[in-house]
Amino acid sequence: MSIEFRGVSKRFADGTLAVEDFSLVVPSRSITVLVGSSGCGKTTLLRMINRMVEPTAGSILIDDADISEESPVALRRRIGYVMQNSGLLPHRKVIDNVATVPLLNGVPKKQAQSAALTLLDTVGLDRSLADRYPSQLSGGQQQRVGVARGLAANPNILLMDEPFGAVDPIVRAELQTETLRLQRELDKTVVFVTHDIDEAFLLGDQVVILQKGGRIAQQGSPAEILAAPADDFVAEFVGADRGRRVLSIQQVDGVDILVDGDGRPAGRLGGSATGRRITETARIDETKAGARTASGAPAQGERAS
Ligand SMILES: Nc1ncnc2c1ncn2[C@@H]1O[C@H](COP(=O)(O)OP(=O)(O)OP(=O)(O)O)[C@@H](O)[C@H]1O
Repeated sequence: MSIEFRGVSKRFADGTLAVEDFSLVVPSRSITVLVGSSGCGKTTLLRMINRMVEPTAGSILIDDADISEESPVALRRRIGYVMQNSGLLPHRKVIDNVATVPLLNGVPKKQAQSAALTLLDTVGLDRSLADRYPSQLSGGQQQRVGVARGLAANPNILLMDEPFGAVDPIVRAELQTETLRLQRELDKTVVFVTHDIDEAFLLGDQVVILQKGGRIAQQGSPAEILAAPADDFVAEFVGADRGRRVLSIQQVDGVDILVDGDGRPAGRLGGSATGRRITETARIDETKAGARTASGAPAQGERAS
């Protein structure tokens, strides 16, 4: 399912203009990442997709249908939402947290619980955790439950708001890889919010770099942005000017991942749900210090093992 923002603005009651005249097409069955620093309007944009926040101007369409004509409750039940700190209900067991939305949708309890167990498998959690309460899980496990809950109604669209912001870097890397695997397996349209450009490049088929007011500084594939940052702001944001983009390729779970000189994920090659395969040729520059920096994805011949 594709999502389209058409000239969307949001002014909150206190006068704050969080988003101004924002237009974007989120292609079906791929991951679009909204990335930008704090307060630039990412969460507001995400929440307008499921009508948790109502735009003050413009429209949002899902598969060409204006969402303002659909009831917010019905919309929210068919769009998965995963938030930071998992948003789990503390007094409900894991299995009941996962089954919440299907139960609200009228699925019989036994069926919803059996589906919830299958979802624990899907997100890589042992079924023995089903009867625990959220506080009895690690942060990473809680986030996985949050993802399982977001997927429970089998939505075509999954909104993820800084879902891995609160976990340590190692668990975070695991969860990022799992997200890529899930996207390949389940073929959802994912809109992912983060302030971390490395996470954005790793996960995004389309990356949208935002400035205050939801202004788009640049949008494109990770390779396109790395190859040609639109301006100094983008260049600084992606680190291109700091010479830290020494790119090489590592294989993770069958996916070619671009990693930078510090070993951090910097993007993804091929294997996306849209079948996109990045073939742009990298321009490998020699910096004054002698370090190699790439301003784009390495060419085929540059592939490291
Ligand atoms: N309910 C609200 N009332 C008034 N202003 C709000 C409200 N919610 C958000 N804002 C303001 O709108 C702007 C955008 O907020 P938003 O939460 O969308 O940013 P963000 O990019 O997601 O930030 P962060 O990364 O810190 O979560 C900010 O200036 C914020 O203070």
